[in-house]
Amino acid sequence: MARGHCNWLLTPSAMGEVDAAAAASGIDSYGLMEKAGQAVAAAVLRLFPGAERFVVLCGPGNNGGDGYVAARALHETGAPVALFHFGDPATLKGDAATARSRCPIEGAPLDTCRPAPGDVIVDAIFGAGLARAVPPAVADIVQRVDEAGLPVVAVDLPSGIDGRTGVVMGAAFRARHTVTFMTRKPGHLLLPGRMHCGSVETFDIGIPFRLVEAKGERLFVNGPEAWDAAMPQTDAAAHKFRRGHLTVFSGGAAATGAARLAAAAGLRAGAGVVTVASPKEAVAANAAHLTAVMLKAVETESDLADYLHDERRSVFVLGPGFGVGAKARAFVTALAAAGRRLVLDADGITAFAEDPQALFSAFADSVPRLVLTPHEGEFARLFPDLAADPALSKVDRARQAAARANAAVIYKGADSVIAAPDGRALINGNAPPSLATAGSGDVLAGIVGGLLAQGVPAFEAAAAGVWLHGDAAQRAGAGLTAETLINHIDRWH
Ligand SMILES: NC(=O)C1=CN([C@@H]2O[C@H](COP(=O)(O)OP(=O)(O)OC[C@H]3O[C@@H](n4cnc5c(N)ncnc54)[C@H](O)[C@@H]3O)[C@@H](O)[C@H]2O)[C@@H](O)CC1
Ligand SMILES: [K+]
Repeated sequence: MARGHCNWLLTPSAMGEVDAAAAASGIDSYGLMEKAGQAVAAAVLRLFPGAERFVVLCGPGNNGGDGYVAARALHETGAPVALFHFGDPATLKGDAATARSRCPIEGAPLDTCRPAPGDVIVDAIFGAGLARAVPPAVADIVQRVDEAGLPVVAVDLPSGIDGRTGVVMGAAFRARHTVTFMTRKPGHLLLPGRMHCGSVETFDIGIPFRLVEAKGERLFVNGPEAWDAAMPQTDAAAHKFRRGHLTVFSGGAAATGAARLAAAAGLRAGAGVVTVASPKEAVAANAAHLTAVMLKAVETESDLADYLHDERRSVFVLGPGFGVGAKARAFVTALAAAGRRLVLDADGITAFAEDPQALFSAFADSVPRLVLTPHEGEFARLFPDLAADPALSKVDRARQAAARANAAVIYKGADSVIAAPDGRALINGNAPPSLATAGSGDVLAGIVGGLLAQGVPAFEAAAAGVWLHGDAAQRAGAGLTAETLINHIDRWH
């Protein structure tokens, strides 16, 4: 794999187009299948040298073709191999038919397969071409292999996982390892697909990368390649206001902690100045806990108008602990009208559930300066039609939401998707499960605010924020709390 390409993602249909383009350019398509199957055999032997039997399950398309190559390659090493086919192998076409004709092992129908202890399963039933829920015979073998607890190595994708959406189509193998080709597919990262893949290996079968790039869909795994160039450069002499001013709105006296978490995270992420803007009744509670972060009473819309007279107060986080209601809507509208940049999180999102269009209109007419950070429930409040459409993947949903809101959208979860109004999208993969803890979302909103304050554009700030959040969580370890998470946020560069 060429350097810098390992974060590329292609949907199965785009990969199919790449395949076709490779064949059209004169590349021998059977040669690609041969390399794919050989790579699978090599992975299986490397991971399970002590297997008593390799059980190769072959489907009716080219995924099955890879399986026939792998079965032959395993057999040629002298290993015991059993082969089972789904569908009538006599109806195989093209490269898959060639692969079968070169495989010396007599296969048997899938429903006669009886997995036994010591078996290692090679799953080559369906890959990129899975088009609907798996048939009963496949659901049945998935269940039997699962119950027997046997290790599975999946070819391209675990059969039953939709490579575009990550959705389980009826039933799907839980692989220990998956060997895919050229690039990963969204279903390797999106849940629940990711949980079915085990470790994922991307093998270069020799398609020139320019053909992959030509079919690229502006979809990548989130990582520094996606946003490094937009990040602030460290300059020890930089005046603190040049590193930007972030303001985080606090909730009332009983709900101040969330804003302080966001503020502290924004400071760690490199904002020059951070202020908590607090209702009067909560000033004392906030004052008791803030040191490096400044504090200012901002109670009413008129207070906010006064506060906005200082143009340096350019970036805001509104939502954590703020409360859902007319005040949130009025503040957001005022910030939008004043040309400010905003991370809208939690209660700030829910406040617009009755009239999302009011939010979208307020930020419609500019370079994106809104970052929305919905989890699944909040996403459904702002974008009910997108959330309810079963044909859309999480990437599709985030992209359409970003375009509608003219915002960078962080559609949160263990598989957070970050999308821009212009169609760029990233799937995040570095968040450990420990990150699902109280206050974690407040910290994320603060990091993104801190990056916006330093002049990072909305999409890059959102993407870098999600990645730095996951990175901090990895270093904070299993018992992390929102407070310890903040202490592990690294300034970039
Ligand atoms: N560049 C690449 O990525 C390459 C891909 N290859 C392999 O080719 C695969 C894609 O091949 P195909 O497009 O033939 O797709 P698949 O082999 O994944 O499946 C397609 C076949 O399954 C049938 N099918 C789909 N869903 C079904 C369901 N629910 N129940 C019953 N039948 C169903 C279809 O009618 C078709 O016959 C990849 O996953 C990969 O393993 C390799 O051969 C090498 C080159
Ligand atoms: K498969």
